[in-house]
This record gives sequence, C-alpha cells and structure tokens, in this order.
Amino acid sequence: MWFLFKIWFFNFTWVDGLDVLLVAYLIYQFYKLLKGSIAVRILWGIAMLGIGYLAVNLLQLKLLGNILGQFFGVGVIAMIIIFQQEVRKFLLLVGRSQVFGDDNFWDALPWRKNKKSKVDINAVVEAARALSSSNTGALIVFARSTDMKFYAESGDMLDAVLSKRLLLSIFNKYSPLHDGAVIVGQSGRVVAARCILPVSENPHIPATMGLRHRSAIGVTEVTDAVVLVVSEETGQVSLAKNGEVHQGLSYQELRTKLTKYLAEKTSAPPMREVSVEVAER
Ligand SMILES: Nc1ncnc2c1ncn2[C@@H]1O[C@H](COP(=O)(O)OP(=O)(O)OP(=O)(O)O)[C@@H](O)[C@H]1O
Repeated sequence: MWFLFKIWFFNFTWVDGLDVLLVAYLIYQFYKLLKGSIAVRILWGIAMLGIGYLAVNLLQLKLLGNILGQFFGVGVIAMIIIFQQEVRKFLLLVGRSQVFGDDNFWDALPWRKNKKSKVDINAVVEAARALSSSNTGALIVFARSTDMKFYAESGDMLDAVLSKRLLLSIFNKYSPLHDGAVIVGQSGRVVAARCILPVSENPHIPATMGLRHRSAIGVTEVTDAVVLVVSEETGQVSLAKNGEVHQGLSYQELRTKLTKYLAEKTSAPPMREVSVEVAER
C-alpha cells in the first residue's frame, strides 16, 4: 500500500518521500540560519579543506594527508564545536515552535484575525519621547509568541505594570537597573530589567551600531520579539524585528509600527542579512 513508484531496483515508498521532505526541510532551515552569518565563511573554509584533502590523497602526500585526516576523522564532533552558536540558534528555533503547545499554532491559522496587544503603547511612546529628548539609552524587548523566560532570568525579575514613569525610572542613568534590556511580556507587564540579550554576529551590521543595537538585532534573530532602542548617543528611536532594524523613527511612526507589529500574527524569524532602514527627516 505504501509503494509509490519503482526506480530501477529501488522501491520508492511514501515513507521515503516523507523522509526526503523532512531532510530537505531541515537543510533549508539550517541554510536560512547560516545565510548572511560568519558561519557561511567557515563552511567555505571547511569545503576548501575537504577539496584539499581529496587532492592530497590523489597526490599521495602522506604526511599532509594524515594531518588533514585527523581533522576530518572527528567530523561530527568538530562540526558541533565549530558551529556551536548556530546549532544553539537552530535548537532555540525548534524549541520555540512547540506546534500545538499553546495558542500560537491556532493563531497562525489563515482565518484567525490579528490579536490586539495588551501592551500600553501610549506609555511606551511617551517614555521613548522623554528618553530620546534627554539622550537616555534604552532597550525594551516586547515578547510575542516566544517565551522570553530564558532572557528574563538573566536579569532582575519585576512583574510590574508598564508605565511611562516606570520606564523612565529604570533607564535613568543613576538607576541600578538601567543597564541591559527591559522585557515586556505578552501580558503587557514588565517582566524583568537588566537582562542580557544575545549579540548579533551578522557581519553586515554597520560599524556605527554598538552593542545596544547589536543585541536588539541579535534577540530578534532567534525569537519573534520586537525591540525598541533609544540611542544614548543620538537620541534616535529604532525598532528591530526579524533581524531587521528601522532607525530614526518619528513618534507617530513608532506608534503605528509598534501597534502593527505587536498585533501581527508571528512567523519564524528569517535569519537573513540585516537590513537597516533610516527614516528620512
Ligand atoms: N548583550 C547585551 N544585552 C543587553 N544590553 C546590552 C548588551 N550589550 C550592551 N547592552 C547595553 O548597551 C549599552 C552599551 O551600548 P553601546 O554604546 O555599546 O551601544 P550603541 O548601540 O552604540 O548604543 P548608543 O547609541 O545608545 O550608544 C550597555 O551599557 C548596556 O546597557
């Protein structure tokens, strides 16, 4: 019953078809993860070494062949060590799409409408305006479907009502909580402050962007969170999502984009090259 078609002596069944599809899907996900990252260059390096190894074997250069053979002999383990970051990102992605585990699967169905976010956007926009005018740096992560518990636990747990005054107090330069990121949960409450985010290793991020912006981009590469950044240097307001950052937003743009992004049905972050969009003034 499972028999699909026959190629020469090979019986191709539905199960084989499913197997091929699953492997293709996994390779595609891994490719999306690596695309635009430094890991692609490492992969090229390994491919070059592999070609060199073949050539060395053909030319029967024993000493060099032995040295390269040692490297390829530990194959899978070496790969896991070299691509530790990428394997981690991949597992985080797999872990976050717990298909039927929560509302997210049902929310992703095409006929389901966008949900209104519980975040007090007014408070956020007003806080951004005040922080920007006083050149106070800020980093605020808005969780969407991904549970940000892992990152929240790197900081101080708060579980507080989101308000303009609270955000201004946290990011005040003299506050013990001002360093790192604030995480706002799906409930609209401030979950934690002083959180450490993963820093993006994307080589295409402009050198002008420091760690605050890099970590905003970094966390949106591995989760579907939306991140608001206020630059301490320029007062510029930016929003990062899916590894992309929109810089120099007006308050109206910030309100519109934040409202839209937080209501949107989420999809897996594409892991593509960073795109920096600076709004024209
Ligand atoms: N991994 C991280 N996770 C969370 N916050 C971080 C991380 N790295 C840096 N920061 C925050 O960013 C601040 C340093 O920002 P830095 O000046 O390097 O960034 P920037 O992108 O140039 O921003 P700005 O325009 O505000 O200067 C730190 O004081 C800290 O609060």
